[in-house]
Amino acid sequence: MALAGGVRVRARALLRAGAQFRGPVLGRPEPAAGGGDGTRRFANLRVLVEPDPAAGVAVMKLKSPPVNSLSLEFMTEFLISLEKLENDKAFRGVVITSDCPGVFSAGLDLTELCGQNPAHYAEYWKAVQELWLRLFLSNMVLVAAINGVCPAGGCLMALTCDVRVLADNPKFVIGLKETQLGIVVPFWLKDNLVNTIGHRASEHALQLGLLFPPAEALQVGIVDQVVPEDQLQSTALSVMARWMAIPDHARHLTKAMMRKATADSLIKHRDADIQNFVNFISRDSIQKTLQVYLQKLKQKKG
Ligand SMILES: CCCCCCC/C=C/C(=O)SCCNC(=O)CCNC(=O)[C@H](O)C(C)(C)COP(=O)(O)OP(=O)(O)OC[C@H]1O[C@@H](n2cnc3c(N)ncnc32)[C@H](O)[C@@H]1OP(=O)(O)O
Repeated sequence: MALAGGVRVRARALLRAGAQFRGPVLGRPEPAAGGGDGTRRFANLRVLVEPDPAAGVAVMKLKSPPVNSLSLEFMTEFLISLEKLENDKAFRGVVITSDCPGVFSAGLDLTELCGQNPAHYAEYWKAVQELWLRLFLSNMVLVAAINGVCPAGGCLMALTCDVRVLADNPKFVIGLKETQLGIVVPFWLKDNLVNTIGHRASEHALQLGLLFPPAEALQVGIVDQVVPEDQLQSTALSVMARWMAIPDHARHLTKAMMRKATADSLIKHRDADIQNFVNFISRDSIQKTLQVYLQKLKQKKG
């Protein structure tokens, strides 16, 4: 699946503006490059990709400090990196993790949702849809190595993965807390959660806006494994090795079959979903709630 029009235009604009790829572009054979360590490490500004072509695996590290919030720039750069890996036959699996200590991703970038105009909200939501669709329908095996707090849009990214491994730290909560902010998750994210933890558990999790600490996250099934923090990366790679042992074609056709109906329900109603988001987020009451919340976050330190 190619990047959707708006996101592609933005991706091109970003590239023209000089998103910095250190090392070769994947898919074009070039000599080994990177930090002199013989790897084909490359990065744009907000995503660091550490490829291991011999294993067929790349590690994507989210590095948009302070909290990896899903700004338009971040999502665009993430999608560019993902597409490069997707188009390179050398890569069959991706581990997604964070380079920001203690935070996997803080979710949607609240500054993108406050005080902007409807055209901006529409562009933003289209990028969120695209991020979810591209991850959810990826042919590659995706393993989330969750090494920090993972609320809302952070959880959205993790839920698209085939496997979620969470580091065992009581601060590393995961879940869809949207109702706590007075917002409603989109139907396709609700479906993604229901597919993962079942209907009844989703009803509770979504209505209460629950954020699960590790033991509860494992119990409800929103993550597949909880491991000591220092074993997260090695566990994610050994989980990956197990999935990579399955013939690729059969595995990804099976994945596509399992996920098609959920993805199609968004693909068929994409424009209506954007319009619904724009109407909702533009309401005065929602704007006020989000602004107060953002202010509270900013005042926390003071
Ligand atoms: C139909 C419409 C509905 C659609 C819904 C779709 C589903 C998704 C929804 C969302 O994702 S909404 C966003 C939900 N996310 C949150 O509520 C998380 C908010 N952040 C936090 O709780 C904390 O920041 C943290 C992630 C636990 C990290 O805490 P820490 O103490 O390490 O950092 P802070 O000092 O709190 O933050 C640093 C810095 O970052 C800013 N910031 C934090 N989160 C966001 C964010 N989501 N968007 C934008 N900016 C964020 C925070 O204000 C601080 O800024 P400065 O003070 O440094 O300027």
